[in-house]
Amino acid sequence: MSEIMQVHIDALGAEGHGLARLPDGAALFVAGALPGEEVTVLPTGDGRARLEKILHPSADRVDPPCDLFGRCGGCSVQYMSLPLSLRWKTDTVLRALHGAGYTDPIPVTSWQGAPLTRRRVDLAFARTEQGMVIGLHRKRGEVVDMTQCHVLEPALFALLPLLRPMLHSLPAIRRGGDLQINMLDSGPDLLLATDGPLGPDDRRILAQFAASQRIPRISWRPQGSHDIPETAAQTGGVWHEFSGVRTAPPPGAFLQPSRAGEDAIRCAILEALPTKRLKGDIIELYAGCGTLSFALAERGRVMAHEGDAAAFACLKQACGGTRVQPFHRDLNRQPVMGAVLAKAGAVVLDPPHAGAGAQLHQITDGKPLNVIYVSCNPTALRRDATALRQAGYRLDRLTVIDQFLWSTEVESVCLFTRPAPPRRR
Ligand SMILES: C[S@@+](CC[C@H](N)C(=O)[O-])C[C@H]1O[C@@H](n2cnc3c(N)ncnc32)[C@H](O)[C@@H]1O
Repeated sequence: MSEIMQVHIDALGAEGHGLARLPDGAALFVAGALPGEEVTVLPTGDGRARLEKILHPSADRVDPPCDLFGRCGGCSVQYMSLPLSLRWKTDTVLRALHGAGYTDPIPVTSWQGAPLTRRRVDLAFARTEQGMVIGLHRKRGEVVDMTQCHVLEPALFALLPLLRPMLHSLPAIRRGGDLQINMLDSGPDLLLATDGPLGPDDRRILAQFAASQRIPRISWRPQGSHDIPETAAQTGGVWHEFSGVRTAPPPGAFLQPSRAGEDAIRCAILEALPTKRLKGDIIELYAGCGTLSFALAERGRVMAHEGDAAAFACLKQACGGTRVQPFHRDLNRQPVMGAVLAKAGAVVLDPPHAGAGAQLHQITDGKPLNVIYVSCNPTALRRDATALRQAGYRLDRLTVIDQFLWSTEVESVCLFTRPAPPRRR
């Protein structure tokens, strides 16, 4: 049977858990502990231990600002100072790149967002005897009512007290459902999913709510379905600008979580692009609704590829009169081929969490001179960066972006370059 023991915390692991080294060299992960701390723990097996007591706290330990911390299913490291959080996330990305074989020092820039700036959220709601509760999706299913939040934009959070009674009055909700909210330039865009069918009374209630709260659109689909949502209420146009270009995002569109984070990613990409005139087009992969495409178009012609039909339709509609040419393409099944990529001035890719898969093989085949890789997953980055290094790419610069405050999520923008082949005489 395990006994309580005293350990020193040396570092943080990828999940934000404190890492202690036992006398035999084995690693012990302690949730809630910070580097430099002396703590007592109870080992629970699998190399993990429960934090019992903090004997000497770190200077980077802070009081979690939110009363719901540890319960709502959101923030996991609010006891960690924000400067430490940024150092830890930067180290996590650097470790992934070291693991890929990039061990030489490179210029690293780190950027961190501010609290109260998150403009999109995916919520769950549940009918209870006390009324409707709205909160985050939790692993065990129950919903903790989000009575405060230090992450969401105040205008988004202010919708919750209005939504509770409205949702409670909807006959379409038996036990619960899901609600995605995107704060677009045109106002909040709501995508509702309920566990019962939407009837005329529901539509009337939603229309009244949209009109009274100036919500341009509320869309609906059955809970658990991936069908194209139908419009349940519409009071005005739905639009959002990317780099001054007006787009019409579909319900539940992918958006970077904060405006400032989106700008930081855009700036990091533009800074990574060669300052000299590009010799070929910019090939953009995983373009979404055009978040980055129109900024890239300031530097050249952009061939923007996106696999999701609704996002592609949004991108296509916005491209008129710009230097962006959109392509609808599933890049796993039908990657852009190496021979095409070889002629690109730069390839910019922002793949989903799993990484670039089959598309990456074509990049390493085609060997374009400049590859700018936007990653939201250090594990996938490590794998894809390994393939790039093996194909002869150098890692020139890195920007680490922390826009998911107090969570383990981290994004990064890497510039990989390949020496130009010698000119033939
Ligand atoms: C991380 S998002 C980035 C979107 C955009 N660059 C942005 O910043 O808003 C990844 C994008 O890849 C698209 N995607 C996912 N799998 C894909 C695939 N197999 N082929 C093409 N696009 C895909 C998603 O629809 C999504 O728009």
